[in-house]
Amino acid sequence: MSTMTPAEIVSELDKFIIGQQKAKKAVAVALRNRWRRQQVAEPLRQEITPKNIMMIGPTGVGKTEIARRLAKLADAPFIKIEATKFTEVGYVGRDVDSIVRDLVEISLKQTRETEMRKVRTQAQDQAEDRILDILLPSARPVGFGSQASSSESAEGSATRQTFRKRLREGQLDDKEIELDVELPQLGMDIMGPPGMEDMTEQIRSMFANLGGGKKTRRKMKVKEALKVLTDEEASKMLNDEEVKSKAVQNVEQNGIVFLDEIDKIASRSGELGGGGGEVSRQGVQRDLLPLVEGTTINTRYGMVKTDHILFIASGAFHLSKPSDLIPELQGRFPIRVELDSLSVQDFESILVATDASLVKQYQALLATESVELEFADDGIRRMAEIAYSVNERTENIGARRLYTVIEKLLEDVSFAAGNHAGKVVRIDAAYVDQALGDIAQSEDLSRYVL
Ligand SMILES: Nc1ncnc2c1ncn2[C@@H]1O[C@H](COP(=O)(O)OP(=O)(O)OP(=O)(O)O)[C@@H](O)[C@H]1O
Repeated sequence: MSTMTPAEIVSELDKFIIGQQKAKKAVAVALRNRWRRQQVAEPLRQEITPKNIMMIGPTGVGKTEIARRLAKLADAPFIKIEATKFTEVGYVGRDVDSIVRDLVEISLKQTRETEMRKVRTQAQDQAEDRILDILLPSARPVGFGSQASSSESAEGSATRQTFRKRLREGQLDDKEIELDVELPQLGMDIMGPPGMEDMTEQIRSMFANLGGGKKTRRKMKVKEALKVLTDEEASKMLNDEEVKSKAVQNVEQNGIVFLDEIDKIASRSGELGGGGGEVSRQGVQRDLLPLVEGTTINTRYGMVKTDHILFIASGAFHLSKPSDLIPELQGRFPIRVELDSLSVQDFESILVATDASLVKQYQALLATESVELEFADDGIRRMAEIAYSVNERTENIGARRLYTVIEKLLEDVSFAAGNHAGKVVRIDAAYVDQALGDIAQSEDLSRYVL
């Protein structure tokens, strides 16, 4: 569990998200409250439920990004779900409980990776041993029941030492060897009939147990073999039951569910009740309520209590208001934060100032082909202005517009990077105007191209 203070959390989020201080503060407090709750003694601890958050703001201004980065900081299992998914016409089958089931799957993968990292060094040693056994069948270390004489074994172990050194130095990387590797587990998903999720889960777990543990002989280079065998050895060292129970616990104590488009399942202001859509939207709210209030869901890995999962709902609320949600659900999202629309200046910062900004990404990509991209300040400004004005004139998709703008701008350089190798490509306002000016001027063109 993260022990960061709210100020530390906000400063971490600042590295990736421009502005939106109110939302950052709200999620930072929510995360800190989880830690605080853990410090409270039982039975009071059980009584403290998360203060779920509702983020209100237009599309593409960083709502999902804030939640996702928060989850990453806290190493928390995270899932994003569109609430409208459950209202789609003809949508039968997967119920809202599947949100929790999917979250547990995500948590399992995450927990497994964390646990694998812990045993990695030990697993690497074992993998090396297995490769040395293949490379030097006669120099196997003297083990239980071995008949080798002591002089033979001394000689063998010296050779083994030499080979181990060469292996570690990468000298044997390209040598081909043949080895037995475990077949991966069957990766199929089983769709069950609607309303029979529990039975489907049982069938899935029956199949999940098939196929594992079988071996097949494969040829590969030592370098790849080391990787495959390290994974195999690491996974042998893990206790599956322990991993499962940790994964479930992680969901219960740390899980974050991001419910997007919550506004679209609210009643539309002004719409007279009784329509089919209305019924279905209210139905989804009623279905979601127990999850948010706290219930127990049966999953493949055991029962999961949702009481302490943090829910972050998000929506633009253009056509409806939070007060159009059913009262019980409103009460479960007591923290409301509004996110601001992004300005030209924000766009400029998003392009250059974040840790993994778009500009840095493109510079790194093209540097691999010895092309140096240099962005002048006026070039950045012009890109931001174009993105902003296209958003205003066509559809406002927020910072997502920057992706299409920069992609189009660098289309030619990206395509012919080979011709620019060793050169500096300077992107200034004139360059941007020349590449994008015509498109940005024409509403029709920008609709299709940007
Ligand atoms: N304030 C911001 N700072 C940095 N990057 C941002 C910001 N706002 C948006 N972005 C970038 O734009 C993209 C879209 O943002 P995000 O997914 O957070 O949108 P959203 O507000 O959740 O909208 P929607 O509700 O439509 O999903 C992301 O890749 C994100 O990195």
